[in-house]
Amino acid sequence: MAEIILHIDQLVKRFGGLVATNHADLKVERGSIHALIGPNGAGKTTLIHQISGALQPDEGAVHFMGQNITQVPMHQRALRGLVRSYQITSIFKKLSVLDNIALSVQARSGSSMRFWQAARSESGRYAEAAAVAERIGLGQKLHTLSGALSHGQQRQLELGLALALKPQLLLLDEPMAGMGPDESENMVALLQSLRSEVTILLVEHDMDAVFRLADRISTLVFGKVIASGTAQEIKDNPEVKQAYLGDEMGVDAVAH
Ligand SMILES: Nc1ncnc2c1ncn2[C@@H]1O[C@H](COP(=O)(O)OP(=O)(O)OP(=O)(O)O)[C@@H](O)[C@H]1O
Repeated sequence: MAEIILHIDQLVKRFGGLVATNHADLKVERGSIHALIGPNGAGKTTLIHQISGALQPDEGAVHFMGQNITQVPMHQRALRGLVRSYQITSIFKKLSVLDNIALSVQARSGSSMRFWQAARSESGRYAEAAAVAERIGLGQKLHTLSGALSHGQQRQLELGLALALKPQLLLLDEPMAGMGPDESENMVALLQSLRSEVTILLVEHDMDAVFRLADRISTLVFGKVIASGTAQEIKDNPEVKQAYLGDEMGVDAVAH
């Protein structure tokens, strides 16, 4: 069995009387694309927040690469390689694509503090940023102002900002949101191309994209993971079907 890079162990998060995360268990294997699905309000975002460190759980533990990181603050999780896309830097619209990515490279290396190395590190940083831009399909847009990019390209850039942090595990919350069919197709291809480099935990409502991308899918219902398995296992699972009945995002809609 592959290494478990992320282990969510009996996590509980309450908002007043509402149990948004209810003894959730989840294991993500290194090298996989793992999707987290569930009906609206199931608690997907709340769970992602607890994994990234934006929210503290009331009970349970988050283990990352064999270490209990439940008390580790968000920025330190990112430095350890657990990166939520868009968590550290959001796009600076008035800066170029290259400058945006270079800032993210700098955030990882902390080179702003090492000003005596500035001249040398600057060229390295920009070379690395250009390589990331190429990687995300924006190699022809290095000097374009980020605000002038299309919506889909801005989402690609957001992904680039996360990749520049050299993550081991990338958390993506609805990367296809607001995209047209062509842009979604590009993003699916981009995520496919990343599978050999980084483990991905993905929350996504676009079931077609989920079924095409995910090696494993976990289904969250009322804050609890009710099933984990391959796309086919999830499509065939009666509890999952039941949970989606009446939901317009129903797995049945794409299962046939
Ligand atoms: N800060 C908060 N305070 C109170 N209740 C919250 C808070 N954040 C989320 N909730 C509630 O927790 C539940 C889970 O919400 P969450 O946003 O995690 O679900 P989700 O699965 O991501 O939903 P969606 O698919 O619609 O984005 C919902 O009932 C929501 O109203």
